[in-house]
Amino acid sequence: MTPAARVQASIDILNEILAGAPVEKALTGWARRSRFAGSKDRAAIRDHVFDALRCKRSFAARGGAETGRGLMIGAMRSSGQDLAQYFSGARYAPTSVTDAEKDRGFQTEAEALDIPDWLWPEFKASLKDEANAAAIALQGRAPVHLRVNRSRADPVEIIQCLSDEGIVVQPHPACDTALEVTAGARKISQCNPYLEGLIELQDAASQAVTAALDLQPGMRVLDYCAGGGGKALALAARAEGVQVFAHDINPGRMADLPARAKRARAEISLLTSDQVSGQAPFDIVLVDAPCSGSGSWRRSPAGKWALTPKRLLELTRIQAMILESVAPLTADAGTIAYATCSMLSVENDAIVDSFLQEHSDWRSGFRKTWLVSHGADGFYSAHLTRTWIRSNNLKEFSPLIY
Ligand SMILES: C[S@@+](CC[C@H](N)C(=O)[O-])C[C@H]1O[C@@H](n2cnc3c(N)ncnc32)[C@H](O)[C@@H]1O
Repeated sequence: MTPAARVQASIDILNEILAGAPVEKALTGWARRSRFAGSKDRAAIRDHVFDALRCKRSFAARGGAETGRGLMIGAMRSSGQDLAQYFSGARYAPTSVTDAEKDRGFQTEAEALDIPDWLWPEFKASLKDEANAAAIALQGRAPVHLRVNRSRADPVEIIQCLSDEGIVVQPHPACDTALEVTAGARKISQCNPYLEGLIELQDAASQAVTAALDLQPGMRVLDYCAGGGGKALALAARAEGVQVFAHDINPGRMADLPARAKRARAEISLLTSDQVSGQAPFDIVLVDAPCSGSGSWRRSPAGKWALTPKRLLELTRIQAMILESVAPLTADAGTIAYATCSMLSVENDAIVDSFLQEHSDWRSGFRKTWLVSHGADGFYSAHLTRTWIRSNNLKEFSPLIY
């Protein structure tokens, strides 16, 4: 396909998405109908579509309309490309740009930064001096990060093995298991270290959330919102003699976890909601809570535009409710590690502070926000520890002496 034909294909796919089709469905549907397209065409079109979705507001302003065509005109103008080269009217290319398709400029700061107007005050209040940098980071592509399975591999050796297969990586400062891929990312799923379970695709900040936990042999650790199990696998790879359990309210989300654990040679026990309390207490309960995903909107840009004030409020209620339900599962002097892939205070410190206000027998220690403008996804984590231990009579409580 010519570069211009790829732009036309992106316009068609974006129109489907703007009409309500899920992003992946629109992309795979187009690929199925377009057998002539090669893998490079599909990758280039995917990049166009995701770039346009990340910058939907600003591209629409610069392209004169919130349509597939408007977004692609805005994309070309924003990156300083020669519009006539793509919008040429040649066979399979989009028709020439008309005088009506003007760059109308930005009306608000939020529009220029691709954040919904209603969210911008909350975003600024949460991120303060970093708000603009974080919004700009969310307009760009996410880096590709790998986690080295340190129970089986050494990062220095992995860097060499990957290099032998044409994949260039460098250590990431977020934690000692994290590598950033700088070339050859598309080869990862077929390379030997990946097939042998020595590396996993995982964002560096997501790795740092589990790396911040003080795991000791003999501990029982529950990943309560395990989803695909990325964090459960990272926990299992970190310390020998730690028993890792995984639970999700939607067990279907953990469907791939047994195969991933087998590949990593990790032992993870899957628990249904009915089984969790029977296995309690746990020394650490990791709550990687459902959230707005504001820290990972580069990867899932549709989420940025789908979020509403009502949904954000609903999410904060779910987060608070999940913290309530895991407190009784945690051992005396055990830890709840609350985490979100969000940078919004309402989903982070506000949830933790409100839990602490309601539960005088808990206190918080470690708290950290990873910002998307610092080279990984945006993340938050806080460790909550019970400060009272139950005596033999479960109704009596006695303070833990520090
Ligand atoms: C942010 S995702 C987890 C991602 C996962 N930890 C990872 O690293 O790949 C949140 C998960 O929480 C689950 N969830 C939502 N409400 C829940 C609840 N009340 N109890 C347990 N899990 C819940 C969702 O099904 C979803 O899989």
